[in-house]
Amino acid sequence: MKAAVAWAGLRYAYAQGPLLHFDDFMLPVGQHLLLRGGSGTGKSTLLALLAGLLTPSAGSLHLGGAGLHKLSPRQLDAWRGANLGFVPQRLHLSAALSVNENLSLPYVSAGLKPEPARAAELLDRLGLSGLGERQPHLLSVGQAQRVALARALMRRPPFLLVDEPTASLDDDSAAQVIDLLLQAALEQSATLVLATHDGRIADRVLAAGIKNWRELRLPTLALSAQSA
Ligand SMILES: Nc1ncnc2c1ncn2[C@@H]1O[C@H](COP(=O)(O)OP(=O)(O)OP(=O)(O)O)[C@@H](O)[C@H]1O
Repeated sequence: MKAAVAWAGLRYAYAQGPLLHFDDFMLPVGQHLLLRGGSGTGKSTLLALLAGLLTPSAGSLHLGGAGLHKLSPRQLDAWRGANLGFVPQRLHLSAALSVNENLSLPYVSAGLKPEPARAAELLDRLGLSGLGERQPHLLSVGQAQRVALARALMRRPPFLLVDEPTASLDDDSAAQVIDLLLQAALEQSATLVLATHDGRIADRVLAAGIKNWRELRLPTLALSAQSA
């Protein structure tokens, strides 16, 4: 079976923190992953490894055909730009740029021509029409979260990694965000990896009748894993 995402022997040691072990895992092409687990179990760390933002201390990590553990920083940058939409838990919108300028960044940083029509479409679908000229500091937390999601979707990446996408959202906005993620994944044939402890996400995913989801629950850290 072809893997969309797979890791083996994967470990990450924080310099001043725990050594995290991740049990071997394989997500077949065509499936999505709901990454669950209590606070501190390593969901954000695993997403950062999958995004190539952290380098594994040991083990292998594949997304599609790419072995991320083998890529140089420059190769990783190029791979990320072409393949990944990543929405981290702490958002990184550029404060000096408007919403529209933030949405054109994935193109500009890759030397491509921006697609304002795509930006307008995504803002509309996320209930943010009319906010394109705003600076991020004039947005609510929930609005900024949706802008970060729109930015991740701009270039229709084949992999979408999203960390707690609904943490600051009310029920209606959370439903809107989850539905957009599901639609985008379907339209783009993208693999979705969602890390969350928000039960609303699992409920919505199930309510949407999506069968091709795998759930991975990270175990609470064992005491032996606490030393680096
Ligand atoms: N920069 C860091 N330095 C040292 N330890 C860290 C660092 N970041 C995270 N940790 C530790 O690594 C473990 C996993 O953290 P991580 O943020 O991946 O968990 P999480 O499951 O995403 O938690 P949450 O749901 O609260 O966001 C925790 O024990 C945390 O304290």
